[in-house]
Amino acid sequence: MRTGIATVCLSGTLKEKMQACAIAGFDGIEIFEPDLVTSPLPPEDVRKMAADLGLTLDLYQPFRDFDSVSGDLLTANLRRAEAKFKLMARLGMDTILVCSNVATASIDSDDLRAEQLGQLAALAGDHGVKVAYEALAWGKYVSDYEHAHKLVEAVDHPNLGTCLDSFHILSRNWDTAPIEAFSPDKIFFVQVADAPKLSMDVLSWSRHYRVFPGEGQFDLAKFMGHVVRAGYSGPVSLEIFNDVFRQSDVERTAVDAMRSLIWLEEQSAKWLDAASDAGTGTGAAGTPAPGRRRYPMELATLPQVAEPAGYNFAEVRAADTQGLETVLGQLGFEFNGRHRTKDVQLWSMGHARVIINEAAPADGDGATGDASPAIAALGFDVASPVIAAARAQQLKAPAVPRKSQANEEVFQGFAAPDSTEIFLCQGTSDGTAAWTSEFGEGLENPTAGPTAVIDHVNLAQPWQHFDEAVLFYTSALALEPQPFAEVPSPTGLVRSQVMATGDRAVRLVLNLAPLNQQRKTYQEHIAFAVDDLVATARDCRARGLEFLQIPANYYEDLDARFGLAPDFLATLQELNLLYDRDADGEFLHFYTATVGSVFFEMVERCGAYDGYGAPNAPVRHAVQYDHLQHR
Ligand SMILES: O=C(O)c1ccc(O)c(O)c1
Ligand SMILES: [Mg+2]
Repeated sequence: MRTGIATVCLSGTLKEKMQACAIAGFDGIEIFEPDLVTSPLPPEDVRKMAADLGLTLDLYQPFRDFDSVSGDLLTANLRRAEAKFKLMARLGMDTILVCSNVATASIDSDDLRAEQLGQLAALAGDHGVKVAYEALAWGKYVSDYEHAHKLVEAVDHPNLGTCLDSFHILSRNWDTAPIEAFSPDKIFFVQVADAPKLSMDVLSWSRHYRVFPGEGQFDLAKFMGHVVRAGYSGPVSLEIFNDVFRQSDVERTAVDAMRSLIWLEEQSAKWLDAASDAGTGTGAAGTPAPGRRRYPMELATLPQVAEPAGYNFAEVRAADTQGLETVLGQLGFEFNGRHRTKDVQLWSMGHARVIINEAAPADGDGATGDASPAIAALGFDVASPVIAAARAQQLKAPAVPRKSQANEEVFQGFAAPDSTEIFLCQGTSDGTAAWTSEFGEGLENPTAGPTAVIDHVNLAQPWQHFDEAVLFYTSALALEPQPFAEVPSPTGLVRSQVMATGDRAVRLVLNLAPLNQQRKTYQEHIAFAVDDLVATARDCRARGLEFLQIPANYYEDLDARFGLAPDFLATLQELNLLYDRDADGEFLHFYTATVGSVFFEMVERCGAYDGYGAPNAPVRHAVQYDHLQHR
């Protein structure tokens, strides 16, 4: 698959954008006209720079408001087009995107449109230019890609074809199957964009909320499957208008973009395989099984991984470990000793393992950038750490070296977008971990919570890396994004995105947290699941644990909502427990006070309850905020 990206996706000057695209590994780019117009570089220099960087210049865009106009305007539009065709010759470009008229269309006639597009195609032919006509979802008369393609067919000129843009098609819920019937010679260009499903006018949605494939909710694998089956083999190019990407670090965004295409390529091949297995297609892409037909567009595959089987460990880093040690002990964790060569401690409760890393973080490392306790790493049980690491590497995840001595288990690791280190561990069927023997005297039999596990981990995401993180965990770790929620807090709405495995053995919650202005830290937490939360809470209290104090108003509201038995309600209040219930079951949980930027949660899931006590989250945020104010 030939990869491309429009310069409008990125921040910086045209030169910076082009360099970042080359570094990220793109084959080619679309030049967004304002990027050229505002550039000090003469077109000839842009052409040379692209050649030097190994980038093809695939599409000049956009040419607006051409069709459906009166005669005077048509003359002016053809003159404007010819100027652009001449410019493209200097750039060494041969394809221009013409989008359906939004602003100046005044005559709604397909015959007239075909006539005018025919004149444009003839002029383009004289200049050796191909015109790719794209239906904007908000085009005045042409807003449907099939309509645009009918016009292209009616004109029937070798210099006029269709540009398919997944956003304009999927935002309007148009069926993508008819693409398969398009002649591949008439598909001149393909743009891909994902988006969250929002209800707003489609222009605002398109101009501000597009995201890279895998970061939104469109079925892009199906869209691409139909494109591939049509026989298209040109560039698949990202065109993402997004307010955040346009102001983020250009090289980093370009890598995020590239990852999205690598992932989409794989997903498209999988869609084709599944569709052909289901008998709805004629073959598969990528490396086809014997006898299966190849398509003109070859789709590369990635090392295949199943979703992780569970958390192997969570690692918290702190220069001063005292506070952490105290809380873990009070929660019922056992200290299992120090590592024989590294400055780390192991604490465990049942199968929940927490490593305390005594190495102070490098300046600017981690979510906090300071030496107070912070979640530094997560270990996941995977079937094959090597295969999973190879996949992550091919998805451009930065590898993190982990020093180890002979006879020690080597973890393959890579850095998540928020710089949390992700380690791939060899899982065992009984939930134990071989590496624990590298600590102290080895594991004593835990007395507390023998069945405890890590239930979920909640990581605060810097706002500019949130979408990137969703794609990262989706593509590299095979977690599935769940519908996101928004939780009110005193410092703003907290966007909360659960990433989980199908069996919920791994639940990772990404919070787009407003930065606390006073303490300049994000709060993150690790939650442990136990069988009997009330008994656990009593034990923790007996050991002196400082609970997050829940206001009495909360319990009054709880009673109003659920009509709980008075004894039970009194127990909840006495122990600062939070409660939730839905059609699937019940949820009890409590939080500890915060140490550095980390706190802990204990949960009990009853029945098939699958949530996180979301209705209680605003209470937690408000109490934690209050605490910080008065600390
Ligand atoms: O928002 C726009 O105007 C616009 C322009 C060109 C495109 O290819 C597109 O998809 C949208
Ligand atoms: Mg487009």
